[in-house]
Amino acid sequence: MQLSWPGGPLRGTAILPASKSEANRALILQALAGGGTVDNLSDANDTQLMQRLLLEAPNTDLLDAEDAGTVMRFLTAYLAVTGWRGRLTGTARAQERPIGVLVEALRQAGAHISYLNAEGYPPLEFGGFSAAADATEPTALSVRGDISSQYISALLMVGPQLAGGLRLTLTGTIGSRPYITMTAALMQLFGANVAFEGDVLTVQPGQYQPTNYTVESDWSAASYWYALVALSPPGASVTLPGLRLTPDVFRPNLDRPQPNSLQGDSDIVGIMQHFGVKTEIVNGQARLLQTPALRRRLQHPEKTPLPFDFRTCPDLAQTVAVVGAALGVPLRLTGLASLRIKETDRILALQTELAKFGATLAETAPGVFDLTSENFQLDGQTVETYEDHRMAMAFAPLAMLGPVHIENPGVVRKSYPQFWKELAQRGVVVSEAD
Ligand SMILES: O=C(O)C1=C[C@@H](OP(=O)(O)O)[C@@H](O)[C@H](O)C1
Ligand SMILES: C=C(OP(=O)(O)O)C(=O)O
Repeated sequence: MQLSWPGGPLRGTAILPASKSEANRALILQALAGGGTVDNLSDANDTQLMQRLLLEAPNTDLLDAEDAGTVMRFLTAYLAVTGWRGRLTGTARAQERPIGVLVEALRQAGAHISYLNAEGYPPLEFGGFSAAADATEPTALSVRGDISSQYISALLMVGPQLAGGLRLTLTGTIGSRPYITMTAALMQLFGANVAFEGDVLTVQPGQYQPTNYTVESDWSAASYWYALVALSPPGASVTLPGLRLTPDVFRPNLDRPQPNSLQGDSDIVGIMQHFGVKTEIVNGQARLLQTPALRRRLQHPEKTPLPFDFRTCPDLAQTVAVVGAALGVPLRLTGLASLRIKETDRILALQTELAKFGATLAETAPGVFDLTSENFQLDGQTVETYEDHRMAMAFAPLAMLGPVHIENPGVVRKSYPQFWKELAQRGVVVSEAD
């Protein structure tokens, strides 16, 4: 797919998908509660898939979580405690994404799960659940917090179903923490009692209550619009409905709106200030503005790299790396470890694709990635997307600077199926032809 920009500032309103992270939690909680409603579900494949598999589970012994990490991990815990018997599989890449930490913890809680292929990876075989129904003490589990927070969220959500509840101790450096607090917050909304103190999570046993929940727009998807505004010719302004922001924009010690969101990726508000994008609240909606003063500063970037740690918001890393490269701002990126086991090895994918534009992403010390791009060049290169929706969407904003080809653009269906249509409606020239 070829993308290009006819000129002038990017303007208008863009429709975001609803958050797949919120939706996929709310759908599991709804299933465990046995009622309630989840409104504003997106048409994203990850969300549609979760909804469909939850409905199918009682009537089948084979489920396919495709390439959806949340579906694979959350369903594993759900299917285990509901005593399901059958096989859960996924795409070839899903079979390379580890699940051993979660399976081991569920086995200790009483689940019968075995590996059909490689130890520690899907596909999985479920053979029922046999925990003592009269336990009074919480099931005490210790799990690593440094591989994927999805294991922890999965365990937490089934915690109230365990006879004595759950006491979960997290070890190692905890990654993606906001996703864990999102899980705890949604569980509370559905009537559970969860405490998160230090590295220990405690869940009381009990029954979830049928609840009505409306899913917020997706902040990870919003990040691509921030990138588009950052790279647009001067004067860009884009409104993004459905994001939660508190109205007290101009608190004395804050020069930016405080997102009041369950999503850690709302951190994009602060990050993008560094790239000349300011967020305002207008009629309760987020409005992104390219600010001339900040923009001017970017034309003479400091030689010392701007540091960003993505440990709490890994899904923003690709967006930020591409914007930094395109604007010639040197960056020091840390907290990227989990990127290696996502839809693709995102570090390798970024290194390979950024190199095509003359930018370098090099590991200069263990876990420290320096991005330099003194001679960023855009002349119609083709970006490979590695079956990763975020590779496609993170590189698309380069179209504001010149024509760019995106290979396999259909990958966006995972989280933002309308992305290309939304770009076209805002004036990006989107052509299917090569
Ligand atoms: O719980 C969630 O909804 C998610 C957690 C994160 O994964 P990790 O915890 O594996 O970093 C994130 O990257 C993913 O897109 C969604
Ligand atoms: C990592 C992602 O998804 P998941 O782990 O749910 O497949 C993502 O959407 O960037």
